[in-house]
Amino acid sequence: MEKLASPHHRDGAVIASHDAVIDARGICYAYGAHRAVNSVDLQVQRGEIFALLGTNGAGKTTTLEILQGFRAREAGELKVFGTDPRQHPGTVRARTGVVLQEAGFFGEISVTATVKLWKSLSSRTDDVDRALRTVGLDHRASHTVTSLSGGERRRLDLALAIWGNPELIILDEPTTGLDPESRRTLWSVISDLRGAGTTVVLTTHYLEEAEALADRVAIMHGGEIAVTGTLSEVLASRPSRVTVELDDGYWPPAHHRLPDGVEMRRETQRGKEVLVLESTDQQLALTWLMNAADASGLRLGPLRATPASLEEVFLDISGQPLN
Ligand SMILES: Nc1ncnc2c1ncn2[C@@H]1O[C@H](COP(=O)(O)OP(=O)(O)OP(=O)(O)O)[C@@H](O)[C@H]1O
Repeated sequence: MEKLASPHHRDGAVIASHDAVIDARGICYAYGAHRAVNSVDLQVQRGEIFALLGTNGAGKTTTLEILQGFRAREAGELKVFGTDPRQHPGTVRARTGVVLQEAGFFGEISVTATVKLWKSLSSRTDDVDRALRTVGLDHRASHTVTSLSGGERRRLDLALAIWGNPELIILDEPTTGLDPESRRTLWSVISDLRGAGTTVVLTTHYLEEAEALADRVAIMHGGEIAVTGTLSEVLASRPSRVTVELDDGYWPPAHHRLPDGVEMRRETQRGKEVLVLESTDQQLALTWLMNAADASGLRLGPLRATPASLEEVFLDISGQPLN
């Protein structure tokens, strides 16, 4: 069997493989003078969950609209299932299910009637009961849409998006505004989709959503993709931290010169003085620390090595917290 090329470089840059469902290069879009999407590259591989993270106005929705062919890009190359969605919109839409930020339902008809209405409009075929079961809404089938909770309405959105088992599902903020329990229910539906081989692209304001679901993430800021890769690749793009408790507050003496690329500071954490080393090269920081302690005849106290959190990466890029 042919072995597929890995979609990733070690530095997180993506090599497009022949299994890319979405391959966007240098996508640009402006609303008048406002450049909302600036030279965006995005490759999404078949069967993965890809999360696009960003603060309000980062350009996520505009990017999704371009990917679906709803909005004409001003520059760049785009292939979805190997075709340009602007030139062959029908081909792409037949294979794609979409959940928009705000779905417009008729409130006074039942859940089943809503899905049946969708059935009559869709080019794909499916079974109403299956669609409702998949999203865990079968027990609400006879209820009106207005009687559903926010989480149940999002599940109804999802039931329409998964209608006919599309290969690609695009979800614009599928869980915004939901309580933690409803969010978790939707996460489990979304991860089941991946289990069935569906490719999922979603936008989110919730870091924990990206952490819980995504195989790969991209952080968007000011219309650009600031960083992309697997979660560990993205976290490795920022310094990790080694923290060690110190009995001797004067250690290390000045002659233990720090290597380039390692930063050191002292902090008081829970009443204890600690030394904090930060570096993208954790091994370099640890080796220096061990050697310096050995040379001083010092036994180090409790030590902790932690990668940057997604929140820190995000803050570093955007200068503001995500939510
Ligand atoms: N129809 C429009 N006309 C003018 N400007 C727009 C329009 N739609 C979006 N914008 C602007 O373009 C930028 C990107 O918007 P977009 O909706 O793509 O961001 P987003 O990351 O999806 O934000 P959010 O998380 O709030 O949905 C924002 O500055 C927004 O104000």
